[in-house]
Amino acid sequence: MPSETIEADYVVVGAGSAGCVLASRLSEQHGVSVLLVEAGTRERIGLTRMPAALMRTIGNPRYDWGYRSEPDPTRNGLVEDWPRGKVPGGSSAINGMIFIRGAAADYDAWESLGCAGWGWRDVLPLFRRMETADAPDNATRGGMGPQRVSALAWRHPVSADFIASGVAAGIPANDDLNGASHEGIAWNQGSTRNGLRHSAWDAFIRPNLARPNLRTMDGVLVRRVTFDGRRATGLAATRDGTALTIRARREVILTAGAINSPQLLMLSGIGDASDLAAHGIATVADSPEVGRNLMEHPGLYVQAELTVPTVNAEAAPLRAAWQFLRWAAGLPSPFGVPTAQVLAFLRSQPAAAEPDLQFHLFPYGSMLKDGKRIIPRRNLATILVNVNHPRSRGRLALRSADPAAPIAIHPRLLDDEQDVETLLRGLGWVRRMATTPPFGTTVKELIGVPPANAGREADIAFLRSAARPFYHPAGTCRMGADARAVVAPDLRVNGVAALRVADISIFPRHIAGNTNATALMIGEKAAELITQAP
Ligand SMILES: Cc1cc2nc3c(=O)[nH]c(=O)nc-3n(C[C@H](O)[C@H](O)[C@H](O)COP(=O)(O)OP(=O)(O)OC[C@H]3O[C@@H](n4cnc5c(N)ncnc54)[C@H](O)[C@@H]3O)c2cc1C
Repeated sequence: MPSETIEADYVVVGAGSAGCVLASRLSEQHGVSVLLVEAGTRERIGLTRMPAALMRTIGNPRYDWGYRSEPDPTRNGLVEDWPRGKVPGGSSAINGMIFIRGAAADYDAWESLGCAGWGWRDVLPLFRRMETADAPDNATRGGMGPQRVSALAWRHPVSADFIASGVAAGIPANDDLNGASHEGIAWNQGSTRNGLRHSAWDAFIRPNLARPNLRTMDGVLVRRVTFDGRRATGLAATRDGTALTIRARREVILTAGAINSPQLLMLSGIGDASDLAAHGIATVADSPEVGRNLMEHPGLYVQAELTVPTVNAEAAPLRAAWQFLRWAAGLPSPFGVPTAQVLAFLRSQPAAAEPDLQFHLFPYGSMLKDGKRIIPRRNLATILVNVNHPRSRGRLALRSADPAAPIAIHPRLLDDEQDVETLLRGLGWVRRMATTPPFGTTVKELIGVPPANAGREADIAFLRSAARPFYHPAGTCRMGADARAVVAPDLRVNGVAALRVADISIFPRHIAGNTNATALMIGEKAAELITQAP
């Protein structure tokens, strides 16, 4: 195999949400060189820019790693897809574009778990620095950052009804869930710009491609980190049949995401020593929690059939063509907005210490037909409800020492009875929303949901067959100050030198919200930690 050697001061692995921010911020410094390597390829980016095109990119092997979970014994042995972006921009290039930071209390909880420097007062400036929001630049929102955060340019009446029903059912109205308070119900905001997806690549890398000290390489599969003793020296990788030796003069930073960063650590000899030995991998550092603590948001996607038109009506060929032309002309259109129109963070019962449930409303419903996702000609809306702070933990396990072989994902999504109880209350809230006017008066049927009087056992049986992950795997390289943590609060990998992990695998506890904004924040924080290191 031909080979090539490349060298840079900082080598960042994975051009996803966190990696794009990190590489961009590091290369703002003069006198340092930054190499950002990515497995996905650049010519794929085009389609990702149309928001509605996620119907064609999620699950498509040209854009998605296409992981499939192991059977989950906590959900009747269910097996499902776990999409992850494999394209410049990473998962931010195929995600639903919902932009939400999580609650202040989430980061204060990280701090109280030993992660000094990650409390809300520490991370709020980073959230402000990253964004230019359609909101006044003030103590909570930013007006100067690369990431555009847009208000919805196109709103459906069903979504307005859902907000009104939430307020009538007792959820506080909130003008800005990324503002002073994160509790309540509100219009969603999106990582979009003028009707186009604004991925982390679009926001942080594309405008800086001409920087002489920033090199980006796509189509590169990183196989492992290389070491001199316990000091990371670079990477072994392949690109188009060429073996690449990549040398990092200062540091290697893994930003390959919650599935791939722990896999890369294991392939590099950092993990549970006996698991590594079983695959013939020499241990560099025995770190048993690598791949453990897999956290996901367990939730329900409930489709409601309505008596009024939903976005599904816009999918009829002539309407769709009309809406496409509107989008192409830069006008408000369903083609140019995020998946969810409404978000809510609520307490499932008044005694809850913090909002423990999240609602999304999609003013449309889709289904799989012959393996393809379609928008059927029915008036469907989708109500999503999920547990914010799951107690259940899954794990990742190496199947093979081959970097191209996917790691085994064991979700155990409903392992903890408290998560089942919280989700049961979530189901109760779905039924409440579906009977509270004005949204409730339009609901003909909640498809597949047991009737309200079905009883607890029937509801639990429903949850165990219907609960799904919400595309937010995290925690597999847990950050903490304790000896078992995979990374320390400065993101350095314990047991080795010159290696950090900086993506959502570091979560010590899940957050109340979708995870893209937090991944971007982690990229900002990593840059701060690296550039300010003594
Ligand atoms: C279908 C879907 C919908 C979602 N919807 C939303 C939403 O609406 N709002 C929201 O806030 N969050 C959403 N999320 C979650 C959010 O997008 C992710 O949590 C976030 O993007 C993760 O960022 P990251 O930096 O940790 O990893 P990623 O963005 O996944 O980046 C990892 C990158 O590393 C690359 N990589 C991995 N392994 C290698 C290797 N060996 N060699 C080279 N490169 C490698 C990958 O190709 C990828 O580009 C969604 C996620 C998905 C998958």
